[in-house]
Amino acid sequence: MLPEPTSAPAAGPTVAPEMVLSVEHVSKSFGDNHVLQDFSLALHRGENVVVLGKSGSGKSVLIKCIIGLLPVDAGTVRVLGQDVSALGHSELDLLRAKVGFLFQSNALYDSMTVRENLLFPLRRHWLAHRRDEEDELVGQVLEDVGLAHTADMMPAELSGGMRKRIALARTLILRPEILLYDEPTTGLDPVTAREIDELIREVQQKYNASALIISHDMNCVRLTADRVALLVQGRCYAEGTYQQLEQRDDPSIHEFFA
Ligand SMILES: Nc1ncnc2c1ncn2[C@@H]1O[C@H](COP(=O)(O)OP(=O)(O)OP(=O)(O)O)[C@@H](O)[C@H]1O
Repeated sequence: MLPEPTSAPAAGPTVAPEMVLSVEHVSKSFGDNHVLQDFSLALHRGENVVVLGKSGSGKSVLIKCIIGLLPVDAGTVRVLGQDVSALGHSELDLLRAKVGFLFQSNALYDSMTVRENLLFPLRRHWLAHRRDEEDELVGQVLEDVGLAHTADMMPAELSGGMRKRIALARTLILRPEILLYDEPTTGLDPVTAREIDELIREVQQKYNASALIISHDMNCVRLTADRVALLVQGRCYAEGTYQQLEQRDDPSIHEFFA
């Protein structure tokens, strides 16, 4: 007979979570406007990180540096192991296919049906599929965002929340490893905003995707973030879970949670 264990079994070797995106000591200025100053942040596989900052603090600039739309003045941005500033045009294009970007505006093509909008990224990246495969992909992403019946509708027939879902579906069709959300709940009523927050969580689980979310909607932060990074005066001023930061006495942190 085996002896009863007397203590908890020794823990196995801890495996560090895989980093999918890192911003390392990045600075970015426009003339005398020093927007990012030695800013650092890491995103791990399967994790949702919200960057919280006041209006004009540099959140959009940060996202643009991450996807290579703006060159950094100093520091390094690594996405899926690649140094973004070292990539040429076509390599950057390939990398962007693995990084879904949900714009604040949703940017749907009004003259195309939902189905055509969803197929656009496949065509843009020259990913050819048979008609039945396309139907399956479209059906799958529409189901994932809870809008299975909308393939033949025009964007003008959709509500703001539905447009946001379709924009997300269009990003998901490429099965991105990382999602970048730019103010995903801005302009939505509180109920619809909450549905989008829940959808962000569902996508995280279903696609095992990592997400960097920029927001100043505290409900969105609370509902979607595994970790929050505070962008203050160009730096990552503080990091932690929503609850950890909420309990800090520091006035610069507290003002976000007041
Ligand atoms: N291309 C540019 N040229 C010059 N200045 C810029 C440029 N892009 C952004 N800025 C400046 O960088 C600063 C940060 O802007 P950014 O749009 O990143 O703020 P934000 O945190 O996203 O704000 P909001 O929450 O209001 O969208 C602002 O002072 C803005 O004027």
